[in-house]
Amino acid sequence: MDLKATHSSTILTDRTHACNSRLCLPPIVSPISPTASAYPSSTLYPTFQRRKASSGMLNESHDGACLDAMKSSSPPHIKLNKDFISDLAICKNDAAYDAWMMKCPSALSSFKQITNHAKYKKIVLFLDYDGTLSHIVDNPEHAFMSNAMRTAVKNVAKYFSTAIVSGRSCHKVYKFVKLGELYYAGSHGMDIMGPVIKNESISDLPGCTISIEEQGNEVILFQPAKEFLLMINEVQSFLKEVTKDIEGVIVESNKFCVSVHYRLVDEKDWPKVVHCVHHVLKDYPHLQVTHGRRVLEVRPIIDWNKGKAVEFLLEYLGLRTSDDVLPIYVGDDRTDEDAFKILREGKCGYGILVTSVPKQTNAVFSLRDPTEVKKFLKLLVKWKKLETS
Ligand SMILES: O=P(O)(O)OC[C@H]1O[C@H](O[C@H]2O[C@H](CO)[C@@H](O)[C@H](O)[C@H]2O)[C@H](O)[C@@H](O)[C@@H]1O
Repeated sequence: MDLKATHSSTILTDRTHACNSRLCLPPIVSPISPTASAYPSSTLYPTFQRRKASSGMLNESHDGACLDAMKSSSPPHIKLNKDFISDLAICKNDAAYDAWMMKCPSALSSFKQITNHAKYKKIVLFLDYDGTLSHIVDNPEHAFMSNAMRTAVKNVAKYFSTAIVSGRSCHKVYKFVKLGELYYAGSHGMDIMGPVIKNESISDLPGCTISIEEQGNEVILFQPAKEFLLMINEVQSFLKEVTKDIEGVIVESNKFCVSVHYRLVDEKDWPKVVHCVHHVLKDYPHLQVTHGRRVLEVRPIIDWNKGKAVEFLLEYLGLRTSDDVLPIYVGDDRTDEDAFKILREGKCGYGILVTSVPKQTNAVFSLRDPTEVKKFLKLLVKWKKLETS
């Protein structure tokens, strides 16, 4: 990876506020390895997550609950066939979206409000990848980002500290984004890497190390689920094996998580997918399943998620306790809700949900699709240029 502390380093080194609060790391469910106890528990994050059913209890009712979640998160596709869709259906959808937008207005039409609030503040941008910077496609390997989007992200990172926060592994998402000046929080925040802030001591951040990446540049590395790596690799092999006869299943490795995609699986076979995943996981009480967009994500049960990754990066940048910082998080997925929630509850920033259908969310604003995300990023640059000219 070519993670250089280039453009953004001027901003990143501009630390006006010291970190007052110490960063708290995720307590592990139980000591499964000698290194687990290296992570201190904290009063800020006192609880760890537990799998809903206890170990060995992943039975049929569990399969059913999981299936219901899959169905409810996968509204039937509206085929773009003029003969098929009635104008009435379109109007109905638009009306529902318009009504929802009253609660979660467009970040484009509310741009003035956002920038009024951002005046004299440092914006820190957190961008999800799939469905936010790239359109959702059938094959996860083909979720390329357009050059225009890459330019928009590159430009915005010249003015604001910018991080990509993704369910994909850090390495994989970097291969799509290809911008060395950004921070990357892969594996749902469990695989953090980015430019080293010069003069910055990382000794206040337990578990954070400096490493040399492929191109020979120094990077910070924070991997709170490191001790799960072997387990995750093992589970991935089992998942591949047990699902190999289900047409359409893609098992994708994301370093500290495994994604089991069912986008291309016939709906009648979804119960088989669920059953296979639960069958494998019954022997792994330290792993859990979460739901994404037509994907089941297998990940360690630790108190760490995209929201925690946002807090970690703000702390690393020396901005966590600042009053003059405005974090903005743009994402489309259920896993992004953890970050939206942190910002909403802390009243310290804005979550922007990317969606073209009404959804329950902790985000404050919305954008319809990656095209609107690009517009928003361009507007931010334009505004910042005017503000500083
Ligand atoms: O946090 P994200 O960056 O949004 O990553 C979440 C998952 O995204 C990818 O899957 C999703 O996008 C695919 C490509 O468009 C699509 O085929 C799939 O159905 C979606 O779920 C990625 O492949 C997963 O590994 C990520 O966890």
